[in-house]
Formats: sequence, structure tokens, C-alpha cells
Amino acid sequence: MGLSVAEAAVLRGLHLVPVSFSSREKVKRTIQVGQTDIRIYGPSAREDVLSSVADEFPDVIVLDYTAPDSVNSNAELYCKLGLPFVMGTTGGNRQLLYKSVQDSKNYALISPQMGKQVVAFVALMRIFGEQFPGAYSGYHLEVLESHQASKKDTSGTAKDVIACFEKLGVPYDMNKMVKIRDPEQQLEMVGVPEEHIEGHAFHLYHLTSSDDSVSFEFQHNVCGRSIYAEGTIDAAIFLHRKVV
Ligand SMILES: NC(=O)C1=CN([C@@H]2O[C@H](COP(=O)(O)OP(=O)(O)OC[C@H]3O[C@@H](n4cnc5c(N)ncnc54)[C@H](OP(=O)(O)O)[C@@H]3O)[C@@H](O)[C@H]2O)C=CC1
Ligand SMILES: O=C(O)C1=N[C@H](C(=O)O)C[C@H](O)C1
Repeated sequence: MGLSVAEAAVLRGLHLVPVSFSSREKVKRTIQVGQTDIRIYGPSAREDVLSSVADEFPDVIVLDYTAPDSVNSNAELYCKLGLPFVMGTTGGNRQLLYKSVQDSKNYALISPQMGKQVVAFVALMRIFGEQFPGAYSGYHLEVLESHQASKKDTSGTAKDVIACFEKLGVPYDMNKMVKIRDPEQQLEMVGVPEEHIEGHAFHLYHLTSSDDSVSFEFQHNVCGRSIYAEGTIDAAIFLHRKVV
């Protein structure tokens, strides 16, 4: 995602600050995105480098696509340095994440889903739950999500959609979610195109009435990363307008 977002930023004519980070100290030191050589720093340089970035680029927006176990420590550092950030990274302790931002009064836009059309679907599901609480009481929910094998956590988007079904009267045990990370199953059972095995997000929510006479299906299937990269750039521009 980091690379896709950097490429989308260049395509949109934004200035790319030539700095990125890795969780490893020993890492390839530069990558090129458009005409910009981006230097990659290890964790020990994180605070000093970000602090210099804050001084040198007062308009900067940090974009975070890292790993669930970095969510809280990264957010705390951005807040400490007063760096506005867009966080697409899922997982971590979400309540603590929101509290860190609120307590620091830093600016942040945080979402487990940056694809605007999927965000619109989740928003619709929220309205659905608010307008028709309990309308599906007695129904049974099954959820399947399939992502690239490197995804470490459960889909954050699925968790948000499930919260809407719960408002509609359908309780759900998160341990029952079918999480598919095996490429063979993705090809044969889920129907993910081969070229997107390493970057896809397929979600299926299936509701059935207690007597099995009625069923509903909701599905959102994303191939590749562009929907998130484009949404992230829109999010960064939106956040920047709030900050200035
Ligand atoms: N909100 C949204 O719409 C979307 C959210 N995501 C989420 O974004 C996150 C990243 O996804 P994705 O890019 O596919 O994952 P990848 O595993 O492909 O990339 C994550 C990168 O983060 C780096 N990284 C990990 N920890 C740190 C750290 N502490 N500091 C700096 N760099 C770090 C890793 O590099 P290295 O090994 O060098 O440390 C790795 O290259 C996941 O949580 C995913 O679920 C993904 C797509 C859309
Ligand atoms: O890791 C991913 O790829 C994605 N993660 C987000 C999530 O957990 O909901 C969004 C989308 O599913 C892609």
C-alpha cells in the first residue's frame, strides 16, 4: 500500500516528502517513485527523522500503511510531534488509538477502509442499522472475507459491517468468520482472478431467515490497491484543508 499511495500522490501532483520507514534496521535504503528518491529509515531513526520532517515540511500529512502491531506506537509518535496523519493500517487497539488522538488534539483521519465506494457502502449499512433496528431479528449471518496471504489480521471493514448487522438484530460471533488466506482456495473457491491473489479484498455477508425461506447477500469485491490509494490521497487533501 505504501508504494501504491506514493505513486497515487505523484499522479495527483502532490509533493512527496522523500522519507519512508521500515520495521527493520537493515533495509534497502532508497526506492524511486516518479522522479523522487525516497530514503527508507529503520525504527531507531523514526523520531529524529519525523521531527526534522515536521520542521522542514510544515504542511506535511503522514500516511500510515504499516502493520497492526505498529498502529498504537506510530499514532502516539505522530501525536507527540503534532504531525497530522491518515491511517489506513488496521488492527491494534482502536479505542486507545482514538483516545491518543483526542487527548493530543492532533489531526488524524483513521479508517480501516479508504476505498470511497466501499466507505459509502459501509455508511449505507450504518444508516440501515439506525433506521431499522432489530428488523432482521432471528436471522442468521455468515461472513466470509478473503485477502492476500500476507494480511495479518481480520478484515477491519468486515468488523464495521458486522456491527451494522448487529444493530439490525443479528448477533454475530467474530470467531465464526471465514477468513481465507490460502491462494489455492482463493482461486478455486472464492474466484479471485490469479493476477490479484497478492492484492485483493473479497467480502461476502449472507443472511438467512430462521426457517431458511428467505436469504439476502451483500458482497464487495476489490481487486488490486488503486481504490484505496486514490481514497487515501483524497483523505490527505481533505485532512490538510482541516488543518490549515
Ligand atoms: N484502510 C484501507 O483501505 C486499507 C488498509 N490496509 C491495511 O494497511 C496495512 C498495510 O497493508 P499492506 O500494505 O497490504 O501490507 P504489507 O505487509 O504489504 O506492507 C506493510 C509494510 O509496512 C512496513 N512496516 C511494518 N511495520 C512498520 C513500522 N512499524 N514502521 C514502518 N514500516 C512498517 C513493512 O515493511 P518492512 O517489512 O520493511 O518493515 C511492510 O512493507 C494493513 O493493516 C492492511 O490491512 C490495506 C489496504 C487498504
Ligand atoms: O489488508 C487489506 O488488503 C485490506 N484491509 C482493509 C481491512 O482490513 O478491512 C481494507 C480492505 O479489506 C483491504
